[in-house]
Amino acid sequence: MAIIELKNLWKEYGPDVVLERLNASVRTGEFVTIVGASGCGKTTFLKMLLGTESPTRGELLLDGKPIAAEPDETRGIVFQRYSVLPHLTALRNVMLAGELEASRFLGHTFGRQRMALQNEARQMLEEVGLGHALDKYPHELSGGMQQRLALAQALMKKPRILLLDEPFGALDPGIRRDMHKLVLKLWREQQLTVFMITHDLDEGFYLGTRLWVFDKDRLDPQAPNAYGARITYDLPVGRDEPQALDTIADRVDSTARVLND
Ligand SMILES: Nc1ncnc2c1ncn2[C@@H]1O[C@H](COP(=O)(O)OP(=O)(O)OP(=O)(O)O)[C@@H](O)[C@H]1O
Repeated sequence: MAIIELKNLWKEYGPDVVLERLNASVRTGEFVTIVGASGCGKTTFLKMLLGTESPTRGELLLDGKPIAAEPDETRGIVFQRYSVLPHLTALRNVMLAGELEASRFLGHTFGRQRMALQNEARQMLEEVGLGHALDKYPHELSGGMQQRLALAQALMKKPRILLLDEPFGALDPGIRRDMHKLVLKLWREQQLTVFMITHDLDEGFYLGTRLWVFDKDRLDPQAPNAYGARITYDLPVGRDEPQALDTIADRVDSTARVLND
């Protein structure tokens, strides 16, 4: 059964159409990578999956029901930067994610519950390769380590769906490769369904089981926001497809030129 369904989904801000007529169905365990020109609505789509933005038309369904209009523990998110709190250690950052969940009714966690949470947070940090950095503050961590921390934080809530908004965009190539290995390991071990935005088509082809291209199939250069982006390619990937990669890169570049003129 589909975990996520898009049924004639639209998102508009006033007269600006960001996304239009999106239709797709995603099964549990798929790894969907999303590419597209800057400004064509990728983050907006992720925000709708998270629940901080709502569709203006159509439906976005999770397990057949409209996604709640606020984030909950079924979805975890990692942004390109700044997902972690600077004044808390790595361990406290990860515990906090669990605390917010556990203390919904009480406001605090105590005694045994707190110990359990601490152990869980420790394990999660080990899992992402930060077992040696529990007491470090974010400014003491490298960019790659901060993103490992953000992943641990997102996964502490045991989400079924992991949303990644260009999580490795700011990292050096070597560190990126390590992060790719980590995210693939977590995806498999935790049986996650992943939606990941990337500006790097190669990354999209390599990491995903399915690649979506967000692009405007109607584009008025005089009024770039008159029409929204759609899913113009929906491809099974995970293998080398240089020709498709080139065609997509050309399309995305020409839309980017119009949008960013
Ligand atoms: N809250 C908002 N109010 C009005 N317009 C918005 C709002 N949020 C986003 N937009 C507009 O929606 C469009 C899509 O933005 P979005 O951030 O989703 O694009 P994107 O594809 O993720 O871009 P990038 O790759 O640069 O991150 C942009 O034109 C943006 O200005």
